[in-house]
This record gives sequence, C-alpha cells and structure tokens, in this order.
Amino acid sequence: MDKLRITGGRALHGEVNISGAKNAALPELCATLLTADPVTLFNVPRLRDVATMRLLLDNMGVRTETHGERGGMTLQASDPIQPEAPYELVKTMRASVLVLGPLLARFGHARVSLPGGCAIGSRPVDQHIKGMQAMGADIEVEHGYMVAKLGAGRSRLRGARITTDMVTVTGTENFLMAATLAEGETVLENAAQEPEIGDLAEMLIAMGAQIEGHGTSRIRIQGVERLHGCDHQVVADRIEAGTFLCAVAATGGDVLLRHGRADHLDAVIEKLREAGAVIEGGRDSDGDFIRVRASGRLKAQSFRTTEYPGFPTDMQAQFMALNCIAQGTSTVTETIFENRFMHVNELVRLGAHIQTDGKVAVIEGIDRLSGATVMATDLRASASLVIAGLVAEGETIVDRIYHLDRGYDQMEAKLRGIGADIERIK
Ligand SMILES: CC(=O)N[C@H]1[C@@H](OP(=O)(O)OP(=O)(O)OC[C@H]2O[C@@H](n3ccc(=O)[nH]c3=O)[C@H](O)[C@@H]2O)O[C@H](CO)[C@@H](O)[C@@H]1O
Ligand SMILES: C=C(OP(=O)(O)O)C(=O)O
Repeated sequence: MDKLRITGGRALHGEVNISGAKNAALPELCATLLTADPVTLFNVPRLRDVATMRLLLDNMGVRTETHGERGGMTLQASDPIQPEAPYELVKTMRASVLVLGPLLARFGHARVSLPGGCAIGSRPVDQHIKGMQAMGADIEVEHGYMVAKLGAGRSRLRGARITTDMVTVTGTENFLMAATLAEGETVLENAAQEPEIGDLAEMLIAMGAQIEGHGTSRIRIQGVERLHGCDHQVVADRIEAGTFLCAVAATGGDVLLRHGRADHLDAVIEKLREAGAVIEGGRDSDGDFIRVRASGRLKAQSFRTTEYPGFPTDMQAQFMALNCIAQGTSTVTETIFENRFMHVNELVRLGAHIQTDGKVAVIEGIDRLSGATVMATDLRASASLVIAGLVAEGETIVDRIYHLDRGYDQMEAKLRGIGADIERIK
C-alpha cells in the first residue's frame, strides 16, 4: 500500500496547475448516459474516482476513450446499455448513485446498488429515491439494490416540484439530469448551489437541455425529448485550490495557483485573509489564477461548515490543520456530516491540541507539530495530514493514501514542484 513520506519545514514557492474538479467530472461523466451521441469532456482530472466511474460506465456498455494532453475523454452511450451499477463498483465511490437519474430518464429502468456506509457519516439516499418517485418512478430496495422503473403506463419520467428535506448536492444533480428528459416542467426547491451544479447545468444546456436558475436555490427544467452530444470543459477544482491555499498559509511562501477560481472560494479566502495570508484572485492571458503569500504564524480562525456559498465541509480538515499551528484558540463546527472529525486523532498524534464534543472541535494553536506515522481515514482527512506533515518537525509518514488518490491529481508531484520535501513510497 502506498504511503507518503514528508519532511516538514520548507516554505512553498512557485506555480501549481489546478486540475478539473472531481465533484464536477463525476456527475458530468454520468450525464453522458443521457444521449446516444458522443460527448467529449476536457480537463478531466486523473483520479481514482474518475477511473472507477469510467469502469462503471464501461461495464454498462458505454464506449470511453481518453485523448490528448488536455485531459480529454470521449464517451458514447449508444445502445445497448445495461442499466446496472453493481455493488463491487458502487461500494468504493458514493458518486456512483449519480447514474440513477440519467438511466431512469433515458432507459426507463435501472438497478443501482445502495452506496455502502461511508467513513464521514451514514449518507443515506432517501432524498434521491423520494425525488425520483415524485417524477413517476417506482423504486423498490431489494437485496441492497435500488430497483427503479417508470410507473405503469409511462414512457418518460414526468416533471415535478421537488423540495428536499435538506440541501443535497448529488441529489440536486440526479434530479437535474433526470428532469432534462422528463415530460413537462420540474422545479427543484432547496437546490444545492455549488459551482459544480452550475457546471453540470452548463454542460446539459450545451446538450440541448432547457434549464434556468442554476446557481440559485430554485432550478427550473423544461424536459425535452432528446439530448445531443457536446464538448465541455470541466470547471477547476475549488477544493484542490483551497487545499493548496491552506498548505501555503501553513508553511509560508508565495504560490500562484493557475486556473484556480477565487470566486468559488470566497468563504475560505475570507478566513485565510483574516488569518493573515495575502490572497489575490484574477484572470490573465493564461486564464484564472489565485496567488497566495504568507509568512510567520497566522491567526487561528473559527468557522462552521455550511452549504455553498458557506464554508465547505470538504475544506474543514485542511483548515483545521492550519489552525493547529496558528496563534490562538479556534472552534470548528461541522454541520453537514456527523462523523467528519476522523483526522483529529491523527493530528493529535502529530502533537496538536484538539478536543471534540459532538460536532464541535476546539483547537488550541501551538507553535510546532512533530512528525510521526499517521493514517489517512478519508479523502480530505488525508489532505489535512499532508498539510500538517509539511509543517511538522522531522519526518511524517501518511499511510493509506489510496483515500488521497481518490480525489487529488498527483498531489505529491505538485507539492514537490513548489519545494516540498515529499515522496511516495510503496
Ligand atoms: C461527489 C460529490 O459531489 N460529493 C460531495 C457531495 O456529497 P453528497 O452529495 O453525497 O452530499 P449531500 O449534499 O447529499 O449531503 C448533505 C447532507 O444530507 C444528507 N442526505 C443527503 C442525501 C439524502 O438522500 N439523504 C440525506 O440524509 C447527507 O447524509 C449529509 O448529511 O456534497 C458534499 C457536501 O458538500 C461534499 O462533502 C461531497 O464532496
Ligand atoms: C466527501 C467527498 O467526496 P465523496 O462524496 O465522493 O465521498 C469529498 O470530495 O470530500
């Protein structure tokens, strides 16, 4: 099993290219099921989750081909498609549930394994099921699978008003994709507003879908009879960019994040500025960029995770690593997932002073961490341990980095490129 060996204490300087967003690429790969035409995505990140999604789609009969330097991937879901997502593939990646909406909308039936229990919380899919039922699907859970088909006498899903009990990102994406081919109008109330939803909506519009209001909490979709192929560029990964911002804020240095979108990271950037980092976002002839400069110990920041545009839960662990070595005491409240503090015990192994009580962690900033062997427990927890390792005295070994490989495109190579002492060991 691969590990990372990090020797802490180096400031970071230089440029990093931010990759396409995992959480946009995954629904967009699923959206290719909505048409028999070829669809080409550019800027697809090289991630384990993308490889898993490709395998899942291959398994259904979708033709997939990668090409070019720009992360190009062409997919064609022409008949015959086997609309089934088996447990063996779904268990490793919750985003597999995103095939449900497109399969039901285009083929009228689907058999999709329930995603397994996940490290960061129980993560049920009840809202996905409820929404699809409102659109006229019959769904039974049998032997661990959602077995879904159109209700009696129906040839298409029907438009519906769907109000979810909570804001759900993949739920919104599933309904959005399903509604593009439904009969009539669908209104999504309480819709998620994450930039990845907007990016998916833009792709669907390029395929011929009629969508308004994406980026707000009410999305309206007029169903059409068919969609066609398109070319689409996957939006930059705001969580990867935010992770590098926290890394530089922790180690000190001056780094330019090429293609990073500052406008997608307002809540995180505001906290980093309050902590004392200097951050500029903009656009030049090479496209979007974010530049971060930091020196000395920053000031600890308290925050609560909330839905976009609030502070993202996917940045909580990385910012907590920074708080561990900042000046002052901070409070971090995780409101989205009930079990997303698994990095805490590992940070404590590196010397951090953290107490948790339910969804609240209190972090007393100290002036140094000391390297140790730690175990990654989930994707963003892994990133927080890497940040802690970059500032800890001596050597840190981060074990179980298959979690990191799910969602970061060559993280250690990018960090080495800006001066970190980090290597992958087998
Ligand atoms: C592939 C992808 O895009 N993953 C992101 C997505 O996950 P994901 O879409 O799974 O997260 P949701 O937004 O759905 O989850 C929000 C909350 O709603 C609950 N819930 C959700 C659906 C449902 O049917 N029932 C239910 O109870 C969840 O358990 C959680 O407590 O959004 C999360 C919240 O920003 C991010 O951390 C993940 O990185
Ligand atoms: C929790 C995450 O991903 P997923 O929903 O794919 O588990 C994440 O990207 O931080």
